[in-house]
Amino acid sequence: MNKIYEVKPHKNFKAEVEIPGSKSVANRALILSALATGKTILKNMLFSDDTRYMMKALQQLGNKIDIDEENKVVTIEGNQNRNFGECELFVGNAGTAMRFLPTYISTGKGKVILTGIERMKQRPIKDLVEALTQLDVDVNYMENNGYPPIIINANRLNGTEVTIKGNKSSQYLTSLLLSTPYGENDITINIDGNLVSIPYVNITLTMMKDFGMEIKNYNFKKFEIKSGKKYQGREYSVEGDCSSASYFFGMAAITNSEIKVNNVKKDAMQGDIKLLEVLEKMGAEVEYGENFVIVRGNGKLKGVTVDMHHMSDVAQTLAVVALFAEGKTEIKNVYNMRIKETDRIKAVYNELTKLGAKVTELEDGLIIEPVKKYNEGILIDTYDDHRMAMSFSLAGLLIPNTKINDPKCVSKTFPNYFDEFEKIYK
Ligand SMILES: O=C(O)C1=C[C@@H](OP(=O)(O)O)[C@@H](O)[C@H](O)C1
Ligand SMILES: C=C(OP(=O)(O)O)C(=O)O
Repeated sequence: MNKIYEVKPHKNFKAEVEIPGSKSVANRALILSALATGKTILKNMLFSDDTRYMMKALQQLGNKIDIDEENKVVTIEGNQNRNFGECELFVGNAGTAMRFLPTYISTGKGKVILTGIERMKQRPIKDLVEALTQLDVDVNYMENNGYPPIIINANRLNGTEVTIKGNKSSQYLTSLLLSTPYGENDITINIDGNLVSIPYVNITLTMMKDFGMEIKNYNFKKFEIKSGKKYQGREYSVEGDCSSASYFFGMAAITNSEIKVNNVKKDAMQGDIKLLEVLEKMGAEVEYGENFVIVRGNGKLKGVTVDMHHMSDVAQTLAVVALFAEGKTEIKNVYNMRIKETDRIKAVYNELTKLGAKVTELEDGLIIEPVKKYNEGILIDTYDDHRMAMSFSLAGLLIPNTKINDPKCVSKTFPNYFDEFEKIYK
């Protein structure tokens, strides 16, 4: 793929696209199957940077993984003894791998380093490290306090009670939930303060149940986990990625088009499916099928005010859609967008401003006021953030000569995004 992708303007079309498996579901499924008794066959698997890092890490940790990329199937043998020896795991910028693996590693024995790209080293991990320390895990920072890389001297998970903060990222809690059933003792997890991204914790709990594990949830304030029960290997189909689907939902809404988006469904586990409700409120039409969604735009969208605390991954999609609505859109309560692949609030502010929109950058959100005419021929910077590339591709459909810098950064979660995107011209 070229270093720059030039988007050709297009509207009033009818198209059909396929969404790959969900990164969040795939990387949870990998941890669950690595712990499970017996063999797990994962279908509709996603092959992208984030899942490849997770698979590679689990292979280095001793799991046997057979990869059949053509058929999107991965077969994994659970690893019951988890003697890891000494190794270093590199997970790029995959938050899910960096955060889910430490508790998994803590249930075994060995000396394991977890590291990633420079940006990963700026993404906090302190709340998880402090939680593991309370569970008697020997875990230390190797460079800067509070940030990866970390080193874990694992000698089984011996603690019994932990209090964790969940206001920066839900991935720390998910990490504990997925692997604490393999502690030596029963474990109680207390939540200190507010939890962000709760729908992701729900995905975790649902998937734990799918693999045979029920735990006690006291209204997301406290969880009780019994030791001794095992996940069961099984056949499992990875749900389609609703965050990846959001670009096509938004695209139909702004271009007065009809797009059938296959491999996503209304009752998906992923909270990001709820972006469809926001688009409906703005004026788009949504039709739900068995494993597809059809979105129709009708040329008249209205701006909205929306709290995206629990669906911040689709805030960038909405920010670009907002350019083409009537009236302003306010995206609220998404402070944690600043600690993702890039500072996403700043990145969106910069690029929308280059296009000529009136944008206000808030500490925890954005206000976007559309204008009658946008600047043409703008090169959009993507900050090594897949969601910048995918969401700003929508702008190019209505603003001539918009170009996307470094389009291949979509490989984090949706490597064939631009192939699917080009189906709209056929
Ligand atoms: O658990 C998960 O799979 C994820 C949780 C969210 O992160 P935070 O909990 O850090 O908001 C989300 O942004 C990320 O893309 C995936
Ligand atoms: C925030 C994201 O990823 P990560 O899993 O690295 O946190 C994302 O995919 O938008």
